[in-house]
Amino acid sequence: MKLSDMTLLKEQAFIDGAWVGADNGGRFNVTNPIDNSLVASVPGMGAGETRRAIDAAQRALAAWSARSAKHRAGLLRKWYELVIAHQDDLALLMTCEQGKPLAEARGEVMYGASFIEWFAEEAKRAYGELVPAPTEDRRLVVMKQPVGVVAAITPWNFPVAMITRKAAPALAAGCTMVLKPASETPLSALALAALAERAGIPPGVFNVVTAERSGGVGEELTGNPAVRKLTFTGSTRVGKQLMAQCAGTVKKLSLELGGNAPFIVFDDADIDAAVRGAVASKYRNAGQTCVCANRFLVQDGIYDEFARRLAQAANALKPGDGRENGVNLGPLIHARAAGNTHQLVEEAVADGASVLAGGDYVPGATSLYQATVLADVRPEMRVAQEEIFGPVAPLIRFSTEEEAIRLANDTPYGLAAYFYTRDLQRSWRVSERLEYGMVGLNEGLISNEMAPFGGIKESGLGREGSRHGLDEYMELKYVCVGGMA
Ligand SMILES: NC(=O)C1=CN([C@@H]2O[C@H](COP(=O)(O)OP(=O)(O)OC[C@H]3O[C@@H](n4cnc5c(N)ncnc54)[C@H](OP(=O)(O)O)[C@@H]3O)[C@@H](O)[C@H]2O)C=CC1
Ligand SMILES: O=C(O)[C@H](O)CS(=O)(=O)O
Repeated sequence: MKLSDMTLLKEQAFIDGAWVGADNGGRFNVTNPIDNSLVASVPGMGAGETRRAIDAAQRALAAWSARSAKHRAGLLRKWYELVIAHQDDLALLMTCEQGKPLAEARGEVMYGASFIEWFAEEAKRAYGELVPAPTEDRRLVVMKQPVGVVAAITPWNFPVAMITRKAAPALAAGCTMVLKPASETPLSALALAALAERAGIPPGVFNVVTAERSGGVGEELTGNPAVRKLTFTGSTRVGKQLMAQCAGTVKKLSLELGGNAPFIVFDDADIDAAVRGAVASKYRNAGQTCVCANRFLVQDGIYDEFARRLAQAANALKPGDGRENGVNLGPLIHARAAGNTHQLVEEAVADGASVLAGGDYVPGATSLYQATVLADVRPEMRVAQEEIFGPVAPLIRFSTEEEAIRLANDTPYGLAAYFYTRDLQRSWRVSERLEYGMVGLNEGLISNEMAPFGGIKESGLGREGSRHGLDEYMELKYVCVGGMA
């Protein structure tokens, strides 16, 4: 892999402003999902290194939180400008360790940078309150103060944006952070740390510990009392486990977990817009996003035409190595993920579903899976019940609006939902009745730094981005000033 700035390829972890290895010298490999080739190796750390990173974050906290919001905003702005300046290198690192096509990777770098830009601005708007007192002899003041040391654990599917969506508000609020990125994609995290260092963010404020699942890093991050908040993005299964581990020290939590997004197409929908939105939502990142359309609920009158057009669009996608021009469907994160996807497809077909597009691996590559459309899927099939995390679009037919809403809400998840209609009253009715944190009405791409991202039910706690995102890293302190008669 040839970067313009090879110093961004970091093979050491970043603790207290130093690039360091694991205490026992252990390392693990980072491989390219398209061919399993070796990209780099990074330290395999454990509880000891994690404890040192937490201690460093604790030591840095007082000075960092004492700086003015404007000072912190200035450093975040410099970090943002450096991320933009190194967009191509960050994108190539991402494609090599995660697999997404370069154009998508560049888009994610810009999306990730937007959170740093946004919270550099929001840092200066962490307003407190002066509350009218019930008696003349008092003054009631409400301050906003940083939570303290924050632990962050992030997934492999958005190796830049899921980190900046947490680090930017945390640092803006005056918190310090210890990050454990996914073991599949540590290079993007380490490059971000290198750019934060160049921006002048002081030692100990932003630390990156690299590790594989075992080794005690998670236990230390969730059990150490110096850590006052955990922010996690990943599967609901792991989120529940981490939530339980944090209970012992009553940590503040932000959890962005799994989803099972319904994509509802009513008879009166603009079908061209619905197909465009379906492709954008379903096949982005090869279907490996928590807000991907996971099941398509299509009304009787438009079902056949929508199915035909979606299959046509799916067949037009070009799977391959994300580094190649024209490729717009990259590999899944590993062959095991492609295997899980294929198993869901085979089960559905064996149970009566029919393949309108794709339905198999791409010949010659164990992690590449064809853009797939399945018709005649029934809601009880596993492909409609589980988060696919692959490029498969199951189509489920419905007759009435009431049935569509019932089917859409019939899941433990509540992250994102989408629906297409041109009926004004239906737009309000359905938006209000969908049990989700986010709804796309006639839109398949809803994520941006200005809107509150997050879910309800078993899709998580809290919101990221928007004017709400900073409060996740702040505590309210009420000061009652007496003797003022
Ligand atoms: N709501 C949202 O915004 C998002 C939700 N997700 C969900 O995550 C899943 C796919 O991502 P995936 O990365 O596989 O999710 P995982 O939950 O398996 O992993 C996410 C992160 O958690 C770490 N982790 C896993 N187990 C533990 C543990 N016991 N203690 C500490 N850390 C742990 C992983 O480390 P390691 O790499 O070492 O295993 C990784 O860094 C899907 O369900 C998807 O929907 C993903 C992205 C965004
Ligand atoms: O991890 C994810 O799936 C992201 O949160 C989805 S998005 O923010 O890129 O839409």
